[in-house]
Amino acid sequence: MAEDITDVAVFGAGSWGTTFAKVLADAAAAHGVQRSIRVWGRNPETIADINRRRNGRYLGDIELPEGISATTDPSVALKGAQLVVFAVPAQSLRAQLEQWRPLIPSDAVVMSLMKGLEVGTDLRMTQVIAEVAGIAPGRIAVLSGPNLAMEIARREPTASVVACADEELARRIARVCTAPYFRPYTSNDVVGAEIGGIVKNVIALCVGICEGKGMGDNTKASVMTRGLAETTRLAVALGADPHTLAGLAGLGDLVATCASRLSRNHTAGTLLGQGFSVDELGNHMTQVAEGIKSAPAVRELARRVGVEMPITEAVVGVLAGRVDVDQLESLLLARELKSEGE
Ligand SMILES: NC(=O)C1=CN([C@@H]2O[C@H](COP(=O)(O)OP(=O)(O)OC[C@H]3O[C@@H](n4cnc5c(N)ncnc54)[C@H](O)[C@@H]3O)[C@@H](O)[C@H]2O)C=CC1
Ligand SMILES: O=C(CO)COP(=O)(O)O
Repeated sequence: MAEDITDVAVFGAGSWGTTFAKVLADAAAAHGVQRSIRVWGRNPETIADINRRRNGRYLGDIELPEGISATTDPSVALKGAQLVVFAVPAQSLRAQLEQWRPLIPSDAVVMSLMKGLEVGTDLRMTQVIAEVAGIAPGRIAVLSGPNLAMEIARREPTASVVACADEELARRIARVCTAPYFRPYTSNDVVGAEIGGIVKNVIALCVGICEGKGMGDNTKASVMTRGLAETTRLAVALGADPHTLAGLAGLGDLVATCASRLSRNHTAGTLLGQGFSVDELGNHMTQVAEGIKSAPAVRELARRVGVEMPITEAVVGVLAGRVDVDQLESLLLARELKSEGE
């Protein structure tokens, strides 16, 4: 089927927004179609750099393909856009979107690349988009999976999931971002795809803490597996299909994030495990680690729907300074014995 989306706006000129713009441009070149991809960012230096086909701050010396332009003006990015992609830090989306809302073409479809839960409302990013921009859920998709930006920017093979309540729209978007190294599957399970991406950041913080404390692979595998169990419990309680959590947007992303030194959440956890405080993290890393802000919101959401999430509870305790990283082990192991399936 011929591609019908030829005009795309990408909001967020950080590592993932820029890399996804590159995926879209590489996909267009591979399919032999013309596509205009306009990246919006707030930092004029980064925007000028992208217009010189680099994003040195986030992607080092990787060259960007033709077909991508960048602007600090949201009206320029949005004019004529058929697909609008959001890749800004989760906690900044609402305020930004309130400004962008009147400029979004009424027939555009939108997609979130973000993996965070809004503090204060416990809303997923697609819910924030629906609420603030007044867009129907059938026009809002989410992309999630084991998608470390730097590896994708280097064109290393990756799979992902485009989820939308209207799976035909998910298929349309998946065609647009299918590049020789990027294979998106489709799903109609938006809740499962988003919860998988949000909670794996919290679990990666815990795995990082274990690593920072010098613990080995048994410990990390145990945290990952039980982390997936609590992620699945929450997702199912919110209406997700458990199979989604066993797939790319659940297990796949959890493995990538918990194993990779490229992950900011894993890195933040490792620093905490080494004894640095939350306030000190900013001295060591500048990029967003969504799990730090989202963890308390995940805990609130879980409590509200009556789901037990002991790893998330423990991570929230560490982040709030109530639990010392040295107490984490006994906290998690001293829980009442129960069946693995519970
Ligand atoms: N980097 C990755 O490998 C992946 C990231 N994601 C998700 O994508 C989202 C964006 O992450 P990254 O691009 O990695 O972050 P980043 O830290 O690389 O870049 C964030 C961008 O947002 C801008 N920004 C910061 N505060 C802002 C604000 N208040 N308003 C508007 N823009 C602001 C920054 O200037 C920067 O351009 C996050 O939700 C993250 O979880 C998802 C998959 C992969
Ligand atoms: O979501 C990601 C990989 O899929 C990126 O993880 P970090 O945000 O921890 O770097």
